[in-house]
Amino acid sequence: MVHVSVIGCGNMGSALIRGLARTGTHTVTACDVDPQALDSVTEFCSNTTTDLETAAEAEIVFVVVKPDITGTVVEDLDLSAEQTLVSIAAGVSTDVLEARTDAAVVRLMPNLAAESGTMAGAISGTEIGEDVTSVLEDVGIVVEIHEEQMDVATAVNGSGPAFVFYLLNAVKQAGISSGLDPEKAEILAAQTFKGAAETVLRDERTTDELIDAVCSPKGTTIEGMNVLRNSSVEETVAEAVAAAEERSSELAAEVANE
Ligand SMILES: NC(=O)C1=CN([C@@H]2O[C@H](COP(=O)(O)OP(=O)(O)OC[C@H]3O[C@@H](n4cnc5c(N)ncnc54)[C@H](OP(=O)(O)O)[C@@H]3O)[C@@H](O)[C@H]2O)C=CC1
Ligand SMILES: O=C(O)[C@@H]1CCC=N1
Repeated sequence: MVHVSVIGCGNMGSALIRGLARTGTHTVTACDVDPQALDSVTEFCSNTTTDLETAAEAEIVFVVVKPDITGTVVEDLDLSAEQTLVSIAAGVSTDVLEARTDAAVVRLMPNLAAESGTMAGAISGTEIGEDVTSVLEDVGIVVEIHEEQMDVATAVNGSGPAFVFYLLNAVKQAGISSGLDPEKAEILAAQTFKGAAETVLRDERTTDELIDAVCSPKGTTIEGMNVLRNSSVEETVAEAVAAAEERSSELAAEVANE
């Protein structure tokens, strides 16, 4: 059992808290300046507080506030070398964090799926303890990357769920336009994305081989694939990822210049 605190219980912090609650194996202190944010997570954690000093008592301290205030919060926490600080802020570098804390610093780019235990998380740091990895694996899958790759990870798996929600909705709306009931269209589209993602994670075939497996000779899928392959969808998706990556590096520059 590890004592974890989560500072900032908004969209991402609350997803993390709810995800950790599913395992029931950790002591989780939730901290936020907003009592309403704390009310929404009370049933999923061991205790709630508005006091940073109380949150600073945990072995692993997750800072899940906006990038522009992350540095100040980290400084105010005054953690010791025996503790681990996990920063989730897009664009806030390890250098900026290490200058403000004695704790071991780990950067994490999580995503909202932590809530259901299916997060894709990217971590970087020089001292990533087994306790940190184990807590993160309780809410999903984590891969270690170099810090220079954090901006692109922010785009791929941090912002990624929004891109997938958008694409999923496009499939759902197309189904509705052709007569499916909205609720049923949502179930069919969402379960299809979920199943396809599970297949990619579990199957050794490449995505091209999997596409071929769906395309029956002279069947339906190849007609749709021809439309996609003759479109600019692939370039547009790449542009969306690049725009998010670019913004992450801009945030890094803004925070470093503060
Ligand atoms: N949303 C996402 O999917 C993801 C977000 N992130 C990162 O997570 C961080 C938080 O994002 P998100 O959850 O979306 O933001 P939110 O605004 O939803 O949540 C931030 C929370 O922190 C609170 N807060 C502000 N100042 C303090 C403080 N000094 N002490 C304690 N709590 C405080 C805010 O209260 P108030 O509103 O009153 O200011 C708010 O409840 C960002 O750095 C972002 O880059 C990373 C990956 C995914
Ligand atoms: O949009 C953002 O800035 C945050 C970081 C990744 C996902 N949400």
